[in-house]
Amino acid sequence: MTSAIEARGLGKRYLRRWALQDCSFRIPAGVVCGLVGPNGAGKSTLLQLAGRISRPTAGSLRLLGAPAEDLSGLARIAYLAQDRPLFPRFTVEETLRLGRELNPAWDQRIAERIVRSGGLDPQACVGLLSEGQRSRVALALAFGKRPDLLLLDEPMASLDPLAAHEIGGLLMAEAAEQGTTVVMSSHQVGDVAAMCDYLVTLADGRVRLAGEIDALLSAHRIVSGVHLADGPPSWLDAHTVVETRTRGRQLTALIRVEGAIPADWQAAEPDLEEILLGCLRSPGVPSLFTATARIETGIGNGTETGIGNGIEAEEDAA
Ligand SMILES: Nc1ncnc2c1ncn2[C@@H]1O[C@H](COP(=O)(O)OP(=O)(O)OP(=O)(O)O)[C@@H](O)[C@H]1O
Repeated sequence: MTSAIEARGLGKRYLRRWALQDCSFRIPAGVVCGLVGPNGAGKSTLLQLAGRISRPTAGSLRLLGAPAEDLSGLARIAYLAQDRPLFPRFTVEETLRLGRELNPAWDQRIAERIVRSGGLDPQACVGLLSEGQRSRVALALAFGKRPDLLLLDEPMASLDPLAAHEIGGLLMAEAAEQGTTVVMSSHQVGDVAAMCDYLVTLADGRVRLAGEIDALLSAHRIVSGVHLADGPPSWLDAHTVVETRTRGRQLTALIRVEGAIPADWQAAEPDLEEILLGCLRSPGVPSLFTATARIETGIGNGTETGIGNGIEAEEDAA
């Protein structure tokens, strides 16, 4: 399996604070990966490291099979920063011309299509555009580069719903037709569920969930049933319990299935939002990696568990 991103013990410290710590994971080539987590979790920091805007304080990072320090592959990676840095005095047309002159694989057709479908005047000055319009120009630059790895920091944040839908469609089409790997941070779980097939969740600078969204979903169940005794039922001990809720005699739990579920309990597959919220509300629950996301390093993310392809649970790898 080819990796688009491979992090081993990756860390980034700003002054005394670690924005990312002990991150070890893999994102396979060709996926559309959502990067999610609370404010300050380290999403932009990770994208900046992958975009070669900053350097790691610890660990190593490989991009498209080469060490991140190797700048020869720069043309294969496009990074869209959260603040959309563009030359404000350039017109839209001049901005695209700059993209064309700087990038050997430049695709004028796709860049123009993105700009045109937003109704932008090619002669408009970038500095006078609205935030959403500037986002569109920045996206046109990123797509026009025709990268193998597209790193997008909250690409939909300032786009109207119609524009977000159009750009989302373009993202998925690029990934499908060109094999482009897309890594996009987002706070919109609906966008991630609709567009992404892979997920990396960060919290407090560490990876909490990583892998194919389908596999992460099917590893979990929401179980509910009547429970009369104090405390959770003993059968739950066979599973990793993410969180529980009791209402009267009804107990509901989000679990990672590791054993049998009694027939008199209802079990349903949760949606992505339920897993994310449960995982983020329960920082003590081990991180979860699917087989394709997991990297053996000897440096861990604290306690971890794995799913798929013979990956076994691992305790305290740190
Ligand atoms: N240049 C910097 N100097 C100092 N601290 C920084 C810098 N950039 C980020 N940080 C800190 O690193 C941590 C992670 O920030 P980061 O921007 O990566 O989070 P994020 O997940 O992208 O958040 P958000 O969802 O709010 O955009 C935060 O505590 C932040 O204050």
